[in-house]
Order: sequence, then structure tokens, then C-alpha cells
Amino acid sequence: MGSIPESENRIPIIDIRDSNPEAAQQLLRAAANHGFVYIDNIGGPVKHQAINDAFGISKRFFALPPEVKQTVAIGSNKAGGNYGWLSRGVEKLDPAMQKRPDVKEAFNIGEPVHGVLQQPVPAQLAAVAPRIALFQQSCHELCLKIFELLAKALSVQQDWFVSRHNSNDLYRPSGSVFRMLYYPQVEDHEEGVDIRAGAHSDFGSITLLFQQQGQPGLEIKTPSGDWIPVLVDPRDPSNGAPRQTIANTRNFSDIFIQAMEKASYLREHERYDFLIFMHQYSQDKDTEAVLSKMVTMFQDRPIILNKFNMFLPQGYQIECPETATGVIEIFTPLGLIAPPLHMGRNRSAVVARWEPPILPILVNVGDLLEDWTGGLLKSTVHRVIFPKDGGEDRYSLAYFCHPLDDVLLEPVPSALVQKYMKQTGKNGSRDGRAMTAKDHLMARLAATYTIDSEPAERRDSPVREPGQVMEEVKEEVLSA
Ligand SMILES: O=C(O)CCC(=O)C(=O)O
Ligand SMILES: [Fe+2]
Repeated sequence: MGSIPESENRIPIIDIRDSNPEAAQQLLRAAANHGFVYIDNIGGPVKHQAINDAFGISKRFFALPPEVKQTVAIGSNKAGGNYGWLSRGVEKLDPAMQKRPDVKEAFNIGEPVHGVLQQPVPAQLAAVAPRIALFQQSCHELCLKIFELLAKALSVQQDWFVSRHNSNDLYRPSGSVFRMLYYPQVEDHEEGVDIRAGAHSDFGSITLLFQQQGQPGLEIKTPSGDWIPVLVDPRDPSNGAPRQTIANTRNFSDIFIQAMEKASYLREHERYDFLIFMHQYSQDKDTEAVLSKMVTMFQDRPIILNKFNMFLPQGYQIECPETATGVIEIFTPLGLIAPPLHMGRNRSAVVARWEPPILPILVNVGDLLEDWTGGLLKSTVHRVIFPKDGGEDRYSLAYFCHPLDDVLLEPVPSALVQKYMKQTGKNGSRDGRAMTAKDHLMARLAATYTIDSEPAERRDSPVREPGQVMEEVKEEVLSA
């Protein structure tokens, strides 16, 4: 069996609820072949509402004045090394390739102990600190669930990974860290020079990554060296790209009209009406007024109404049945529409509140888990690029899950891992000696951050080159 063709390099979405008997196998395959997987987030420990809340907290944090954030800057507090705020210009994830640092800010939050954060947060966020801790806990729980499934698929004891990542009541430290990320919109970024996050792989066992609709940019490096986007919403191929906004309707209305005419959808007088709408849309920017007129005017032209969605900002949506009768559904952010709709005899319309879709959670394998499994599970190089037009602000949240500090990283005692290591000649740790999880992390931090000087700029290039993974051997091992 050959390697995975690029066209099939799709990151799978996996339902890990107990009702899916294939979950463990699917997860193992995805972790081995892609290193990235989406977890369908239904009924899991990380609640949709909590994710939105965490994004809200993150926005509030990054909006604070720099002097406030400086009070909790990395290295400035007793919580120690890796925790706190990293201002823009401090981190460069791929120093060998990058001329300038990543265009981002980050806030690293260490593990809470018994629900309490162990580091200072700005006074403005003191009230929400317990919610941050709860969010971290729910992320950790999801990681444990994933580890249980990986243990099952690798035929090791069910709690093999769990017991190495979870200290139960007795507190034992680990390198797990929750990171809020903010990539500001910048007008002057230089194409091909500036990057939001340089190419890197993550250090730990697994990472949970939360992104937001309309804020794409994450890419992974394929074994052949190409960069391919990781969709924010894999069920929406437009990648939640911001829709054409009012500011740039002009060009798009021309393109739209041409397309409509080519397909003979738009009649002569409709073209005129449509142009008037678009003109008005770009003038007064009143989405609701235009939407209301549009629906009234084109209520018997489903195709036009449905296509008009491409002009509407996020939160607005028309859903019109393809027939000349039936109910037109209109979604707006508040579930209301101000100017009245005048519907004919065969048509009616309902207005409802637009709900953002529940996105799956992206999970990726880190270097430690790759080493621990002798390379069977794959730590994939990724980066965050600017959208073509400089884009809007981008926020993301990452939960980096690490084993407990004192865990010895002996190869996972799985027949699959052993078989893979035998066939590839790997031994599970780079120098053949088992080290503790803490040593592993320290080695990576030392290699990538300047110790004891202010800016935590990463030094050498920790980037693992893809393409060395032995896809065929992997396939053979996993199919056996
Ligand atoms: O912001 C993102 O989407 C990715 C961030 C990331 O890869 C990291 O912080 O390790
Ligand atoms: Fe990363």
C-alpha cells in the first residue's frame, strides 16, 4: 500500500462519543497519518458556551493597555518561566527562516491547582480567573478521553496515558499550558516576510486548538513539503472566510450580475433593481433595510435570493426554498428585521436568530508523543499565515497537554509501536535514553528560548522536517 495521495490529505472529523465503536481506530489512524484530527464537539467536556466565553475573556485581556499586560509579562512573575504575557515581537517560532518575529501576542496560563490559577492575572480579569481554570480543566478532561481511546487502539492498559497525565487529588506538576493567542490586524505586513506564527511543531503530547469562524490562517506542511490550509470549519469549505463586506460590494456586484446573466437568471429589469440595491447597500450600509427590500422584491426568484447571501455579512442569511412557494427563512444576529417584509399570496417569511455553528475541536500530536511512540504518531509542522488582504484580528486558544513532570518517557509498550520502531530502526527517544517529561520539555525550551534574558526568542530551528515519516511502514503496521 502506498502513501496517502495529497488530494486525500483531508483531516478527518471523528465522533469520539461511546456510541461510535470505531472512534479509537479512527483516532489512531488520523494521529498516525495526519497528526491532526477534528473532534466532533457534541456532548463532550468542553462546552460550546465555555469556548465562546474563553474567547471573550481573551479579547478582554488583549484589549488591555500594554502597561497593564506588562505587569503579568512572561518572566516578570513568580509563576516562573513559561507563564505570562508575551508582547508582540517576543517570539519567533521559526528563527532559521524568519527575518522578523511572529506578528502576535500570547498569554500563557499554567495549570490551576484545585481550581485556582497559580499566577497573577490583571485585576480587570480577576473575576473571571475561576472560569479560565474551569475551561482548562475541561480541556484536560477532553485530552484524557482522547488518551483513553489511543490506549485502546494501541492495545495498552486503558489508563496507560491517563495515569501519566493526570495526578488526581495529589497535585503533581506538569508542563500543561493554556495559551490565548492574538494576531492583530496589521496594514503594513510584508508579503512573504511577516508571518503570524512561524513554522513549528508543538512540544507536548497533544494540543487542542480552538479557532473562530471567519479567522482562517492555520496551515500544515504535508510530507511533500506543500502547505495546505487547516479549515476553521471543515464542514464549510469557504473556511469561514469573511464574506464580501459592504466596503467591497462594487466589484462583486459586477461579478455577480455577470454570472447571473450568463446563467440567464437575471432579467433585464431585475438587473436594474439589483444594481440599485447594491448601490444602496454600499451607500447606507444598512444590511437589514437592503435585505428586507431584496426579499420583498425577489421573493419569487429563489436563486437570486440564495445567491445574495454572498454579500451579506456574517450573521445574516437568507434561506429560500427553490420553489416559487413556501417559507423564506431569514436569519439575523438578533432574530429581528426592522423594515417590514411585504410577502405575496404564495410566500411567507420568518425571521430567526442566527446561531454560529458549533465547530469541531482541532487536535494535534506534539513532539513528545511522537517520540514516545517511536514516530508512529506524527507531530506535524504548522504555521499561521496572514490572509491575502491583511485580514482582521485573529484570536485562537491552544491547550498544550503535557505528561506529569516526573513521567519517564519509555517507549509506549504497545506491540504496534514496537513493530513500527523495529521496522524503522527508531528507538523512541532521540538519544536512546529515556528521559522524564520535564527533561524533555526543558530540552525543548532551552533549544528554543533564550534562558535568563528578557525576550523569549526561540533560538535554533526546532522545526521537524516532514517527509521522514515512513508512511508505508505505518500503513502496514496499522493494517496488520
Ligand atoms: O493560532 C493558531 O491557530 C495556531 C497556534 C499554534 O500553533 C501554537 O501556538 O502552537
Ligand atoms: Fe502550534
